[in-house]
Amino acid sequence: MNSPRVADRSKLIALVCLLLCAGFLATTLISYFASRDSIRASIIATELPLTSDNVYSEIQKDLVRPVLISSMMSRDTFLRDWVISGERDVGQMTRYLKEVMSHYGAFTAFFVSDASKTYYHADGVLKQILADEPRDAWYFRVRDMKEPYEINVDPDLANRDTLTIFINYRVLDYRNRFIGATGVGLTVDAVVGIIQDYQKRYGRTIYFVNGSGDIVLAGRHDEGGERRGNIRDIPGLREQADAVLQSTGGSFEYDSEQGRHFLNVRYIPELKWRLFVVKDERSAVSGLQRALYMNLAVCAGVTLLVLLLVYLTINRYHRALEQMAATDSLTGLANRHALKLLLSQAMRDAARQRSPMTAILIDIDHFKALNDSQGHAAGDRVLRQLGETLRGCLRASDIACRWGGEEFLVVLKNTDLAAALPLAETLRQHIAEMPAGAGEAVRISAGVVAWQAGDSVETLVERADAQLYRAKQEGRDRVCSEAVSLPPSPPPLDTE
Ligand SMILES: Nc1nc2c(ncn2[C@@H]2O[C@H](COP(=O)(O)OP(=O)(O)OP(=O)(O)O)[C@@H](O)[C@H]2O)c(=O)[nH]1
Repeated sequence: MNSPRVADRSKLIALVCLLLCAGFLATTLISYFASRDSIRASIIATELPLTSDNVYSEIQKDLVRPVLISSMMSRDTFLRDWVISGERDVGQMTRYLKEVMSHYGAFTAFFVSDASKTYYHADGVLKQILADEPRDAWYFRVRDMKEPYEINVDPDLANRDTLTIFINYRVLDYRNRFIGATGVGLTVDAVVGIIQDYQKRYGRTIYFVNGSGDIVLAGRHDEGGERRGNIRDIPGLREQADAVLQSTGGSFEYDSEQGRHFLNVRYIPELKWRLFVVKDERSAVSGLQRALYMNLAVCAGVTLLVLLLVYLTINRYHRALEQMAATDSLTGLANRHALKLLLSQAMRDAARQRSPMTAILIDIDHFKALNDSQGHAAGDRVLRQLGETLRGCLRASDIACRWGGEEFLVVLKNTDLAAALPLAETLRQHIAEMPAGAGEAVRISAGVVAWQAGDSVETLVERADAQLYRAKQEGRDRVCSEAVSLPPSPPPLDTE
């Protein structure tokens, strides 16, 4: 089981970790979502409308101009006069159509007469229009329609069936009777190229949708194919299709498996189509997401570093505190509390190993007098010197502690009484040699006892104290043990 201190330390580290992670996560996510919202707002309010404006102005040039040319052709007096006067000179009509083509850069120019059902184009007569020919259905549709023109995407027979956008204008005589259809054509390839160019330039998906929601013109997908079909088939958009097709312009959002899409719609009255400009949120925020992952990685790194520093700092202070709690600050020896723990352990080891152990309780003689005559600071100095002397005379395995006041307890492991007594005597002599100041030698009395099985810390110290008391009684400056009492060995070491 973990000690309470280890549990406290783990709790503290977990708390720091939690606070750091929560703080970092909160700030990183708040800034990510704020940036994402501002990107979204900028896509909806600025980017897509701007793209739509740009595309629209180019469309004016590329698609609307042909509508105007066709409109002009339908009102052309030469063309109407030529039809009304019986379509006599085919060369005049072909010259006219050729002139329109070359002057305005159209892909094709045509006129179909209602009277003769002849299809004229720039190179001459192409064919006769037949009511039961499916490819001619467009003509009869135009003849019967109410609007002045339509835009139709069809293969062009005059140009090896190249897919072409035709602007089919109704031609009326001066009394508003239908006399034929005229207009120009653009290759779809050219228009798709234009869209492709827009897509590449603006990084968006662009396509045109007619009133029924059919995608009439589009660039290529990222996957390579052309976008086709109806907007009701686009996942996420189908639910809003009616609203989109009724609007003359506006912003829409829809979600699909690929994420969120922002759509700007603009109605182009000349074409009767709607321009769709779509931007995927995923592509817009991919840079932001990379930054988010980088931020999270940096935060994780900083968190780990801070936790490591906290762990090392706690450990250092913990060790220092433990040291302070176990050490006597004046002498640097173990204190009474630490001695009890160390001695208990030593007793268990001695009992298990059946090895001898002895304890020496040391007390400075007439220390009060020394304090009184030389001052408390001198007394402290003597206590410190005594501590150093003990450390110098003992083995690393022995235990020395300041038992209290001017009393010291020494525990000698693997040492019986016979070996301990001479050592105690040596200690007494070394202590007497310490420079105590004012020429006075420091004298000590000591009680030495052997540890006996069944001794507790208290009984062992009590027995040592009894011997110490005996040494004091017998005249101090001596070592007494339960078995023998050693008088100070002559000659005394003080230089008096
Ligand atoms: N300078 C100093 N004196 C201390 C310290 N701890 C205890 N003392 C003093 O040590 C003295 C011990 O005096 P006593 O118990 O009368 O013993 P003693 O004068 O040595 O007499 P005997 O032990 O009978 O030889 C007291 O005056 C305490 O104030 C300490 O940390 N520093």
